[in-house]
Amino acid sequence: EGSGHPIWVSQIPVPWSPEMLKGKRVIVTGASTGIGEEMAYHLARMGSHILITARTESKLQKVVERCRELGAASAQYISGTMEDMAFAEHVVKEAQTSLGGLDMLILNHVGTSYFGYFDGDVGHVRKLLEINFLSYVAMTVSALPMLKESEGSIVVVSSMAGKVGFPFTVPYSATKFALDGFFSSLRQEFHIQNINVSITLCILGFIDTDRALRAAADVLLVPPAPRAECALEILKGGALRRRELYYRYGSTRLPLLLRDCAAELLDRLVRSRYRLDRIGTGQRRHPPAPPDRR
Ligand SMILES: NC(=O)C1=CN([C@@H]2O[C@H](COP(=O)(O)OP(=O)(O)OC[C@H]3O[C@@H](n4cnc5c(N)ncnc54)[C@H](OP(=O)(O)O)[C@@H]3O)[C@@H](O)[C@H]2O)C=CC1
Ligand SMILES: C[C@H](CCC(=O)O)[C@H]1CC[C@H]2[C@@H]3C(=O)C[C@@H]4C[C@H](O)CC[C@]4(C)[C@H]3CC[C@]12C
Repeated sequence: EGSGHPIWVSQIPVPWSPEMLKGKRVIVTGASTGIGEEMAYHLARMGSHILITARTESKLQKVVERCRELGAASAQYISGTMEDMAFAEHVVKEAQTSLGGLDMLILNHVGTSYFGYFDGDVGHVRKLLEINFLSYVAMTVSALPMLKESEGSIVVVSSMAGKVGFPFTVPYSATKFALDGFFSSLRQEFHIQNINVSITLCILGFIDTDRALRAAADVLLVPPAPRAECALEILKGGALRRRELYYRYGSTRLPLLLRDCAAELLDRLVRSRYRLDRIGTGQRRHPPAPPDRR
């Protein structure tokens, strides 16, 4: 499932082309920064209609302006929090109202968490499940009629930490594992019911977004991969209707091959990626934590 490989549709290989996303109506969540922001810029260069969302209006405004400069067919934003399921549904309805439908739903946002030993805060796990998981479910349910109509795609941005137990991201990992369970199961039902909506689960390693670097750069022994390239690979994976996308393939897919035959070896390999002496008991928030983390 590496990038640039052709896929086969009815025995005909389909290679990637940016034209695939030209004129398509796409929602990108969590697009005020990081990988989501980069996906918005790629989509703009490809000539898509883009609807982006996150909480910070001032950043969304700037991203939308840049998307227009880069050639987006149209670009707009809605600001709000994915803690609120009504907001999640509202974003999807906006696609119906202003774009007349939807071709691709890219679920990418993640709420603030911490990088450190699990602190036992059950309320935080619940809140993160709402933001990172339930809002993805709510948006999918709302978008499904439009996606069935367009025979479109759902792209779910997940992590190695949603496939394997990584330390120091316990609440976050729980939300990412939940995404795999929900969307892999839903994909099966789509097949059984002949629903032609693709679901691409994206398994990412360490990426050089501000958030990730701030949280973990000094603790991890692996170099981060570039976010713009990562964003493009996610879009390719979605456009090619891949089942799963691994970025970067060598450091994400290959370790997972050990999971079923040598789980303890994989666990040890994972732990060896961390400078454990730098963790301590203090907690590092991914972005600077807002005062209301609980
Ligand atoms: N970077 C990495 O190393 C890795 C990242 N990933 C995944 O990639 C995706 C993007 O990560 P990355 O780009 O690093 O993250 P960023 O922190 O850069 O972006 C997160 C986005 O989510 C938005 N967001 C945060 N909280 C909320 C909320 N309550 N409601 C709505 N939007 C919210 C943020 O904007 P705002 O604050 O304005 O709301 C921002 O736009 C995530 O799904 C992450 O799990 C996976 C593996 C590794
Ligand atoms: C180091 C891991 C990859 C191993 C490898 O490439 O060999 C990373 C896999 C998952 C990453 C974490 C993640 O998904 C959640 C966080 C995302 C945040 O934005 C901050 C950093 C993360 C803790 C991130 C850290 C690297 C990984 C564990």
